[in-house]
Amino acid sequence: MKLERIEVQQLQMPLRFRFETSFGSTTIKDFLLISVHGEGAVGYGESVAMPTPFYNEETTETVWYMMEKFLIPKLFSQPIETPEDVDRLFAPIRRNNMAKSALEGAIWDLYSKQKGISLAKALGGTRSLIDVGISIGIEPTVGEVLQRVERALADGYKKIKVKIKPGFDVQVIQGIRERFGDSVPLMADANSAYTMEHLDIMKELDQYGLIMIEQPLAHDDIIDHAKLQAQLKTPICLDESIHNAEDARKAIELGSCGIINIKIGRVGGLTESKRIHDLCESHGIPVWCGGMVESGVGRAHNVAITSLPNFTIPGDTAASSRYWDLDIIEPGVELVAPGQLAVPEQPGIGYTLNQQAVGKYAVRSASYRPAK
Ligand SMILES: O=C(O)CCC(=O)C1=CC=C[C@@H](O)[C@@H]1C(=O)O
Ligand SMILES: [Mg+2]
Repeated sequence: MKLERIEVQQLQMPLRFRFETSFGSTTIKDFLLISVHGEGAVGYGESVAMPTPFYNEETTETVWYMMEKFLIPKLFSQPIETPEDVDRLFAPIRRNNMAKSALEGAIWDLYSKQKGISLAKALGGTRSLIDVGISIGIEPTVGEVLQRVERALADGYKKIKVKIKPGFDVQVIQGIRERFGDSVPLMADANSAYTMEHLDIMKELDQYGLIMIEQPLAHDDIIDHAKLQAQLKTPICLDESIHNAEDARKAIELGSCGIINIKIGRVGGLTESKRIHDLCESHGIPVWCGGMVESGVGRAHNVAITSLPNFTIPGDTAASSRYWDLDIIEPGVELVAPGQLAVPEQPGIGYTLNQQAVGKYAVRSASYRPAK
């Protein structure tokens, strides 16, 4: 694969709603879009790092810095035949997974375009339709969460995830169960807002038939999660604690979780996502694709990875139109049936970049070329 030019653009896209979690809230999606040009094709990737280091340690700025100083020079330093070469090339650099993933994802897209196959196919995907769920943030009142749940159920979303935090937890779940019944596929995501001191709350949540409780304890923990899991019938799902397949192996061995949320950016790219997927499959641990409020580019990558066979639980990849008045891809990622997305068959991510929309949201850009 000949890489001729890499473009990094910082985009700021207004969200259609305020998204609040236990660690903060946002109305503007501030992120980096990567375009890798080679042999007449362009591959696209998205950095899912946020402007602030509260979900993980990376930010829009650290991602840019790591790309410019280390990752892009490495990409230009030696020939690349496949996206797996990129994974090997980046391996000596510690962490900075979202920065690595944005570039690696763009190369996967470029690679599959050059081969004339869909990204899903290049990754080994087997599904042409995927079931998806929706992630509902913390709202000022339980009543407002219930309104959002009602709309999501009307759209047919196959899993309802609600964000919880101490003081806004059992009453939300109880409210949803009372209003919509026990058969709604429901889960809660705590984004590390609890400790073992909150065991009584976890035990209360355990009574509501949740599909899972996501990342209740510390972002860097798998020990207490194992202790907690032993006391709950509801499976624990790990998100923040898993950065690679080795973390997943240790968590599975310890019994820290029954389910793993794979976020491509958090684990450093599609190659590592596949590794975690395969490892979990061999241990009978189901996985699902988490969301990071992606623009259409990241969303398209999520759709492609979700087509792999062990993504048996609907992920957080809701439709573009839920988030954006105008997405940066055409067409947007939209439901083709209640709660279902189609996996594109066209080469690469299978969506075209809307350059006008990119121009509208871009606030900064830079171009990098290999030294002659
Ligand atoms: O709609 C989406 O893209 C999912 C959003 C979502 O749940 C999350 C986005 C970003 C950080 C976290 O709050 C979170 C999650 O932890 O899964
Ligand atoms: Mg989460």
